[in-house]
Amino acid sequence: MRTSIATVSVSGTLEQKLTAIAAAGYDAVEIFEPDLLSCAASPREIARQIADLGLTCALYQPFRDFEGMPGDLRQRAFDRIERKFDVMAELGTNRILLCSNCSPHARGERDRIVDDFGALGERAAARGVLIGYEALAWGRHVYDHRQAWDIVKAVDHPAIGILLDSFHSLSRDIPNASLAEIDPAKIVFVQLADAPRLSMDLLFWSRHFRCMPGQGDLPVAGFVAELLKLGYEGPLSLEIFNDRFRAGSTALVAQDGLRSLVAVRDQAERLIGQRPALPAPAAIGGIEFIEFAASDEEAARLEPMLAGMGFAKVGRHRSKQVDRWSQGSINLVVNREQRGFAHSYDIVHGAAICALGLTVPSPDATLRRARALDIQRFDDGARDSAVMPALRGVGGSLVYLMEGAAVDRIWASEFRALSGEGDDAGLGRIDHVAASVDVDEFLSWQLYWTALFDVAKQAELDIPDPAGLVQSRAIESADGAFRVTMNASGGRGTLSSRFIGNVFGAGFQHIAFTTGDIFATARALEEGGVALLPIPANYYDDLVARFGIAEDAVAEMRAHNILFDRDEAGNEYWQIYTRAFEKRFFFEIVERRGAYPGYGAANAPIRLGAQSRFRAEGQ
Ligand SMILES: O=C(O)c1ccc(O)c(O)c1
Ligand SMILES: [Mg+2]
Repeated sequence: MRTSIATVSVSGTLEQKLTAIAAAGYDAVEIFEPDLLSCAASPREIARQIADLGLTCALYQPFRDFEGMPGDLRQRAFDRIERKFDVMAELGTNRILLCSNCSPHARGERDRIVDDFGALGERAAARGVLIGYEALAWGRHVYDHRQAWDIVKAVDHPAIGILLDSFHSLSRDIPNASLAEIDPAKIVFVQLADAPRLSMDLLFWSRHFRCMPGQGDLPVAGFVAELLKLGYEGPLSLEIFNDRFRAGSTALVAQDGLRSLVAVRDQAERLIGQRPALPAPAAIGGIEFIEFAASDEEAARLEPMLAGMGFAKVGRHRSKQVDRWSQGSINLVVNREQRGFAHSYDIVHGAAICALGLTVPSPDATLRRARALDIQRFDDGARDSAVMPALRGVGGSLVYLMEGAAVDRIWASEFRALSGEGDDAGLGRIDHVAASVDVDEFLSWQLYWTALFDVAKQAELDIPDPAGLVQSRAIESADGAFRVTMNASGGRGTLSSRFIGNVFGAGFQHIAFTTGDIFATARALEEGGVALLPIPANYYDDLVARFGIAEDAVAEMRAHNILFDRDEAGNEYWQIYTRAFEKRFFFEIVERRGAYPGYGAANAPIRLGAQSRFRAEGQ
């Protein structure tokens, strides 16, 4: 696959953009005209830079308001495009994007448009140029790739072809199957962009909210699948107009873009049963362990909290200051080593969740997929890296990969059993983990999970925190064995942002465990001396009103600070939260009754409000 990206997709000066695009590993770039016009270097100098960076210039774009112009305006359009052919010769590209006319002067008669393109074809051929006609979704007369294809077919000139852009087609719900009508030899170029489903004006949606394939809601993989079926072999190029990307890290956005291209191509190959080049997205069996980095002092304060929650210290690493705490099928690892990764993590962040251990069918295959997606492997040469390979994950934490079948063997070979006993609090398994990330990296971390693993993103939610809205999205495996929520906020005072500020960076902020009996677990935690998050009385008055729960039942819930939700189908979600450990991370206990699918979003503002009352203490 040849990969390309339009310069408008990333931030920076044109020189910075090209450098980052080359560093990310793309084959080619589309030069977006405003980037060239605002640049001090001549087109020849830009061409030299492109070549020096090992890139090629795949396309110059856009040329506007050409077809169907009356009178003088028609001649002006022809004169204008000749000047662009001159620029293209200097830039070293023979392809130009011509987007459908938006001018109020434009005439829509098909014959007239076909004649204009016939004449343009002669001029373009004389200059060795190929024209790619793109139907802008908001074009005045041509706004659908089926119209553009009808015109290109009628023009029937070797220099006139079609340019497909997934955003324009998918934003108008044009069926992907319609691409099957197009002669692949006539496809001059393909641009890809996704977008979240928003109901707004098409132009505004396109200019501000596009995102990388897989980061939005449009069926971009199906679009690519149709092109592969056709036998299209030209480049796939990203053209992403996005306010955040334009202001964000040039390198990060460029890297994410290439990752999204690799992933969407793989997904498309799988859709049409073509032999995929990459190992399949890994099916996560579960979170086998969660590792905490802590100094001796921090661990001495954390351990009573774990014990109070019913965990027992059941293992000690054979050669390291690392303990294993268990309850139900949950494993928590507390790493107090004075060297190595966890120690570095503790120095930077303080006591923190520094790694997740995931079971996958084949760690080797997952590593190969990660390499293709440019997800970094972590290998410090230590024994851990050989026993369990690790990848860099959210906020520089690690994701260890373990083969499901090898888990017992690994525990037994690495840890000596201790006869630790705990006052079991009824916790069963890890329900989910929640990360707080920088708002500029919100989409990036979603792409990380969805590109590498067999997981799907759920609808994005806006959760009101007293200090601002928090964007939240869950990513889940189909069977619920793996669930992670990503949270980010532009408000500097929200819990999510305070976490990032207080612990010097993104990371996992809370862990939710399951219980089969929320009341018994709440009592066990209280007896264990674990401070629960106090929930206000107003919340419980509302529960009576909303769900018609009896007053005495609600009084019992209130006594234990239990939160409650029930969905339309009658499935229930019962929750309690611990106070945070040293204003860093906290725990949630959940009881799902029936197949409750979410995370108690209705309760999140209550919880955030309760947590914000401890804000003065810096939580
Ligand atoms: O928003 C625009 O004007 C615009 C320009 C060029 C494109 O290729 C496109 O898809 C949109
Ligand atoms: Mg386009």
